Amino acid sequence: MTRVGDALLAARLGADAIGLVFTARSKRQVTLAQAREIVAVLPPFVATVALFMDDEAALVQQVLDAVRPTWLQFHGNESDAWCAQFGHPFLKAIAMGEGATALSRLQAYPHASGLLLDGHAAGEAGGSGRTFDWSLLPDGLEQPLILAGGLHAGNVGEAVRKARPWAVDVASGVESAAGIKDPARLEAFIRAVRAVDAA
Ligand SMILES: O=C(O)c1ccccc1NCC(=O)[C@H](O)[C@H](O)COP(=O)(O)O
Repeated sequence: MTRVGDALLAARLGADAIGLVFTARSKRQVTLAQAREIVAVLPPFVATVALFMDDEAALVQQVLDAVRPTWLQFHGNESDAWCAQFGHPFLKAIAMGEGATALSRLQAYPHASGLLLDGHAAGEAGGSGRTFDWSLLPDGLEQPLILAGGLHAGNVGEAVRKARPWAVDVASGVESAAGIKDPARLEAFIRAVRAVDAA
């Protein structure tokens, strides 16, 4: 989320959480001031997730102090110990599509509250709009899985039925441009997720 109106709409439509990207590698990067403005207007019980990718610890701490997000989320090569140093709950994103390497990383984050399994496109940071093979997901992982990568209203039902994740995450599939949410796509996405829940 980069805009107050988009965040409020997502909350009204029933999103459990909204993401704020702080890494400079993103087309969706927000400033501390933008993030504070968004967080200030969110209704109760909508969680906020602060996203980073191989950033300096000082930036993470600055965001914790100024924005007070519910969760941190790390998208780079950060180790489990590095992510845990802040004493704040975190999610670790794993770029799928790297075969066995990605699968071995699923065991490497015992301190993470959950793992976000993301699509992967060479040279792109995140929010790539790429899916991955959902059948790659192993059974029996202890941590909750958040499914991401190339989801949209047209495929999220199938994705949830196949992967049975704890939650789903979306960026480009509900946007008209990077960081700009499309109200109709956002509504269709949340409806599609709810339709699977109800089935
Ligand atoms: O969205 C970004 O620009 C971004 C940049 C750097 C690191 C992570 C980023 N986003 C991470 C997300 O959690 C996205 O929602 C996720 O990659 C799914 O994106 P999409 O495939 O576009 O739905």
